[in-house]
Amino acid sequence: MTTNWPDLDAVQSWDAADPLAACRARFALPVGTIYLDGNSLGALPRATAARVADAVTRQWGTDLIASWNKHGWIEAPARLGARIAPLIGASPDEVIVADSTSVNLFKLLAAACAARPDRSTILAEPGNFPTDLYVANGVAKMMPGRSVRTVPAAQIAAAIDQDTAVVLLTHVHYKTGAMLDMAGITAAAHRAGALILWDLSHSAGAVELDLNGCSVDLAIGCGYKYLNGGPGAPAFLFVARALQQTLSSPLSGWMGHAAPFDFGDEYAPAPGVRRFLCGTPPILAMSALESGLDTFDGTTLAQLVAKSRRLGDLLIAGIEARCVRHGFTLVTPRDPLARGSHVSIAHPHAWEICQALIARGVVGDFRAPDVLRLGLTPLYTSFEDVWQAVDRLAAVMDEGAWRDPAFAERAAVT
Ligand SMILES: Cc1ncc(COP(=O)(O)O)c(C=O)c1O
Ligand SMILES: Nc1c(O)cccc1C(=O)C[C@H](N)C(=O)O
Repeated sequence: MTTNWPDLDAVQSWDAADPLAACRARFALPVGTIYLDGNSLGALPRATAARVADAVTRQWGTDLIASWNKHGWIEAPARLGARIAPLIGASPDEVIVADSTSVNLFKLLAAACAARPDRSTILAEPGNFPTDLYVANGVAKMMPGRSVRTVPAAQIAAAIDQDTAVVLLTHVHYKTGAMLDMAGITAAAHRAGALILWDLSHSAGAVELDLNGCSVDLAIGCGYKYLNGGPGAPAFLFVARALQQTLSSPLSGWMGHAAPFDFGDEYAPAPGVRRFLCGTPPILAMSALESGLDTFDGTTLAQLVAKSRRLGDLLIAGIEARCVRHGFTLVTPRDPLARGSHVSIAHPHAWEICQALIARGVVGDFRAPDVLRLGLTPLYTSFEDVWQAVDRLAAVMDEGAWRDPAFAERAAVT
């Protein structure tokens, strides 16, 4: 073993001293599974089943329609948004929970393009998570004279010019785990008079974020990854206070109206971020997301960030000490300030290796064509989880276990 790879005793002592260690008990993690996929679907919080059951049985079942007021259903989008705000460096009145990430992207991107009528380009990164590029192209198609231009992330700041309406970027890349310089790129966009929209799907709840400190205009993100809201959880969106009165939602539904219960024929947008609501909030899904947000109670963003970085350091050290000789290359930047909370490694047989690892109780995921991703959720991933995952990955490789033909079969959802 190299000196970079600690003994199991040492990492167990790190867990014992971890200020977030107690948070793990807030999750119903399956016994015998090391779950390293919270960057795709966060684990189930123990309290969620009862929370959703209460929303169904007592609130919906007994209090029926009175629940909109009595149980604060109507306030859920703003209430949950306010709870996400401290995790992303925003004010409570700048964040709202609604719709899906893709739909929120559509709303904010179309609004931002409309606010820069004399500029034609949406500037984006090639290889971004597909929905971002698909939605950007959809918005461009709807708005005459607009187009999407893709430029590699490293060149994006230099590519922003007087024709750039909006810069659309994902803060932590879904495949590589690379984290972009939010402050620097945002400043470059603003110097050229462009707006910026950040996708925080792989950031919120696990990495350092200071939207207002970076003067970010717009952001969106998922509720089902590090926020633990459950499959298909409602997503969030952020609109900087200074822009809230000037942007309009292209999906001008009644929930974004200034006075929805006046039932007037004329649309008048709500004064703040609420104008980006569209229809009736999905209360059962919101109750699960609220339970997911409860798992952050008593923690600080600084604690989450510090642990995420240490988990990543340990995982990278383990891969380099024990697995690299089997042909893996590290895809994710080694610098903790340049990566998010998952670590990706490439191997020509990444699919089979991922399946062999799952068979040994370590759940990561595969991203085509050759990437094995291992997600680190500071609330429930332990240092021992990472140590054991590396140990099992090394065993899968040392024994050639991934060569079993059973592991070659591809699933529909990866
Ligand atoms: C960067 C990014 N944006 C958006 C999404 C998803 O959008 P939606 O929740 O609308 O499917 C994901 C993952 O699914 C993602 O990784
Ligand atoms: N949203 C997902 C789904 O419905 C099925 C499978 C995976 C997902 C994901 O979230 C993928 C994820 N954003 C990724 O980074 O790959």
